[in-house]
Amino acid sequence: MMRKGDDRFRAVHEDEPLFITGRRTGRVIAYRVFSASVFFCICWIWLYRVTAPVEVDENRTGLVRFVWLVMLVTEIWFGLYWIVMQSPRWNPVWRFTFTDRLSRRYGDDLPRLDVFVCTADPVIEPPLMVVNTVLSVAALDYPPEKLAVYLSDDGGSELTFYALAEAAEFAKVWVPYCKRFYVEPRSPAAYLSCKASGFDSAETEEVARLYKEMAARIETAARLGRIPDEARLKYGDGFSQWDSDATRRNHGTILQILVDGRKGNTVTVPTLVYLSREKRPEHHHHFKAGSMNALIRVSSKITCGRIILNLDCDMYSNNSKSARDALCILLDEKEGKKIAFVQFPQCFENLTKNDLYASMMRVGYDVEFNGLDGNGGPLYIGTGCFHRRDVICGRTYGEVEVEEEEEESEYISETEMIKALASCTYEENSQWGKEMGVKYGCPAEDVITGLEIKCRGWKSAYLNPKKKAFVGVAPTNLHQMLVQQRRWSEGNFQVLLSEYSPVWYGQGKIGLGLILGYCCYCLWAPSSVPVLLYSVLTSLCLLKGIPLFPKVWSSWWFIPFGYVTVAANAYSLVEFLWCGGTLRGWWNDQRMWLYRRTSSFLFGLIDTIKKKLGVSESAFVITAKVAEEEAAERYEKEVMEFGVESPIFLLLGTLGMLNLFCLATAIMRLVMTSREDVQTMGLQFVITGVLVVLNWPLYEGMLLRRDKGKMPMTVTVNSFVLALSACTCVAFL
Ligand SMILES: O=c1ccn([C@@H]2O[C@H](COP(=O)(O)OP(=O)(O)O[C@H]3O[C@H](CO)[C@@H](O)[C@H](O)[C@H]3O)[C@@H](O)[C@H]2O)c(=O)[nH]1
Ligand SMILES: [Mn+2]
Repeated sequence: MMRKGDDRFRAVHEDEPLFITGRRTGRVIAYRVFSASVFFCICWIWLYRVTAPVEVDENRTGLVRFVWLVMLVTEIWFGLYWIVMQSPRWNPVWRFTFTDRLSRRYGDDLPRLDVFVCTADPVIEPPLMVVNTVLSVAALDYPPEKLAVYLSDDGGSELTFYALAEAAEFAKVWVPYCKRFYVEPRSPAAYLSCKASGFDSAETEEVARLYKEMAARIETAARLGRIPDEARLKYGDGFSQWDSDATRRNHGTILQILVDGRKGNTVTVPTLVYLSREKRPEHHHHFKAGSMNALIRVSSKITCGRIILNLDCDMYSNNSKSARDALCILLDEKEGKKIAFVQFPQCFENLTKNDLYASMMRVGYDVEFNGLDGNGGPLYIGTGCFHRRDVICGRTYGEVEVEEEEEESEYISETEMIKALASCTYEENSQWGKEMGVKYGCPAEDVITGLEIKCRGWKSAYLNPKKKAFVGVAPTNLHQMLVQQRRWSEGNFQVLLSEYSPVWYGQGKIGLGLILGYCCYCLWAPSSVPVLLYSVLTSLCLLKGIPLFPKVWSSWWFIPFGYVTVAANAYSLVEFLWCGGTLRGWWNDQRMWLYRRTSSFLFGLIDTIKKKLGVSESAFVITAKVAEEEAAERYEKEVMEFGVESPIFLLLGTLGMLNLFCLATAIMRLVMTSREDVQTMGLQFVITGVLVVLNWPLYEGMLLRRDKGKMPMTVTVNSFVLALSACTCVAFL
């Protein structure tokens, strides 16, 4: 085994980098030319809005002038936002790692790695799924004595603890089995489900049997809501930490080291720790950020890994080499020194072929994140991210790293002492949540934390290997998806308004490219307003017969509108297909683009304003990771799921109906009266028409479907009434 201290060996490979950074110059230049042409036309459109009203003024009332002004403002917004969106396309980079060099240089002498898995609710995050995640990382291709897996349970659930205890037993078989047979992926559920047709060896059969038994025990316990008595006896010192009156919002710290892999290198299973930090109703727990900080402190007294990997409970490791990939970057002697964290994309295993809800964010992860990387590094997105412990705890770039202490006695502290670190009062009058650890007070705690790290001089790196590093569960129904997006848009907008705002605080600390890169996401919430105005105004003016755009074909002014519409959409389609998407997938993506902007982002904006005014507190609505059977079937068939009564749906439904009424009226007028309309109203027909076609699944859900996933009757009726009254008002205005 090669040791770091083996100088003879190091000399040979010293200057071989552990990773390289690639660029695609040709493509980038072509893109820049293209984007300059679009920009030219955008300016042309602005010019039209400013100058054209003068020549066509005669029969315009004050109201039309006002509409025209709104169109000008929204088009200026779209243009500026488009410019912001260019930053992640201007300078993309790709990272390639050399894990073989890493192994040659360091052998098994790798830094300690602590993996933090967060869970919060045993019902919507089933314990069996959580332990599969834990097992998949426990079996990472990493020396077990250097690896530790911590499960933070914000649900404070005995079931989750029981599942983890069972998993700790099973790990003794699973981890050696994975390493011996080079199993991939190392989540037992995922691995065994692709082996379902037949097992290739007696060992596999045995492991499969043990897994099935364990899974059955955990699922039975979850179903009955009861822990078997023998387990209570066996893991007595764990269960005894639950007081009889403990609830998920009111309980003491529960800490149990289920496997202690710290002692020497004879271990086969890494350290496994269960932590449920103290929660009391009178103390704010700061959601995931709070649990991350508790984990940072608790782990510092147990294994104190120099590197921390953060995972959501559904994101299992799909590639056992990912930790080594990340280390190629973090341990690289030259370029790696500047890098604070390595982010992998958030990938999903439960997507349908055409990705109905656009959960994959294909273009985001295959284009934009590479672009951000070229400008200083991707955002920290809360999962699949390798951090340096001291950096997340506040080290500024340039300060010397305190050497890892290998002293055994340092780690072995009293459990009771460690538990105090996870108490509610520990953080009082401290810098935790501010200068130290993950930041509090923002629903996008991850984004703001990553940003602040960068403002301390660090860069980050993005790794997106072919073989997905971590895969999780995407929301399988529209409402959950829109609620998740609402939290994200709210969180990202709050980042912009926070004291760490990329625009104000980031000024001079991070480059302009990265500031703009952050703005792409931070401006989600406010971008809802112009999209909403634009779509509603074009439709309503179509209804009233007020032209808002130049005549099709017969005017010079039409050129920029035509070009921007065609070029922007064609490019977005091509980009989507490049990233491996399908045509329908792109179409679904466009629909979700619209829905997110006209509902989630608007609510995100309202939530932010309310919070700023002090009217409400932000919440963290946890995304469910399981669906009931019928709904799951519909999801498989890519049938859009409505089903719940919600203001989000009321808004979408009203807008959808409004577009439909406007288009129908305009077509009727066209058929009955002059043909001239086609030219003057051409673009409005196109825009409203596209909105109607995009909305097709919505109309189906409101009017045609009978299954449980259709739009609830009350929402349909209310949307209908609202849209009809709006149209009538406007028609008689
Ligand atoms: O009070 C809480 C709430 C949530 N979680 C955990 O946080 C993770 C993310 O929650 P989820 O409901 O799955 O949210 P997503 O929208 O999928 O999460 C993304 O967005 C969040 C910020 O909005 C980040 O925290 C996540 O890491 C990121 O994956 C899950 O493992 C939860 O168990 C907690 O530990 N405590
Ligand atoms: Mn999630």
